[in-house]
Amino acid sequence: MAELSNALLGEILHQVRPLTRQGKVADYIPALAQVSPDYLGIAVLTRNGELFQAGDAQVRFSIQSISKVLSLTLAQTRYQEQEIWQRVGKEPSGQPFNSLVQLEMERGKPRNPFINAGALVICDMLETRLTAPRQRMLEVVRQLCDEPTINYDRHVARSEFEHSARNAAIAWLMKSFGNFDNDVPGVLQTYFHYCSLAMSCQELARCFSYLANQGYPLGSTAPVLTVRQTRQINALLITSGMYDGAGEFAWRVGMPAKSGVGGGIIAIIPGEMTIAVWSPGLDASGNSLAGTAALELLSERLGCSIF
Ligand SMILES: NC(=O)CC[C@H](N)C(=O)O
Repeated sequence: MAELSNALLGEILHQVRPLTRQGKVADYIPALAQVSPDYLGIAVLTRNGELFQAGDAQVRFSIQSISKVLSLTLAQTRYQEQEIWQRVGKEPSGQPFNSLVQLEMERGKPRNPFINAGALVICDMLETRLTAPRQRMLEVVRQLCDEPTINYDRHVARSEFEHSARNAAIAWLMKSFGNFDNDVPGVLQTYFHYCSLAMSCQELARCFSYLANQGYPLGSTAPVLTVRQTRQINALLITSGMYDGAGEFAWRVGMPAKSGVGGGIIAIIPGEMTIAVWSPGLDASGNSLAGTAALELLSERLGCSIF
């Protein structure tokens, strides 16, 4: 087995670099379409606080759906378990992240909190219980990363709102089934702001350390989640974090993980480390193509698949 080091991460990036041009950069909004497919970065934070990195690990990018883990975390701190899971399911969808098909057949209850429909319900719940959900999220993320400069990319958020037909359709469909309480455009704005959070691999690896440490952010004595809630999130990440690519990802990489169409992936090895990778080119499921390959190599070299 290899030892974790900056050199090992550099070697892995070197191996996957030819794949960066095989993926397709998200182009549903101009702000993302303009990002160069040549970015490639990785950061690993161990439970002892050691940070390893290679490539563009310090360049900020749009975290997109990785934010769905943060909104669920925030909801878990404000709602009882059954209040959440009566409105959103725990099953993989096997469908693209922005699909409407199942939602109609399943009477407006999204399959899980990591597809768009599920995240929109979670944002609706946050809108109900938080006075300033956008400000609150910023505070949480800044604190988790110990980095006060993290912010929303207003350009991305605005662009998302201008191209919001599909997410609006999802939200209105849920409203028609009685599974959406607040004003649709307002909740969409919150959801798009969360998607627009700009963070680097290094910041993401730190941000999600609580998922590798039983709810405790690295170096903190105050847990953000209970052990039980942390286990639940990691279980959902394995089954649903990579959308309709979740099975293939578990097979190849074997870690709870969440992707975003900005090309980022955050992966957790409970009790050991968090890993963040970034390469903007996506595969057919909307997951980073070279990023997945890098995680697969790392998993093999360290022998750290959880299976
Ligand atoms: N998979 C993703 O990252 C999707 C997020 C994107 N902003 C959307 O709402 O469709």
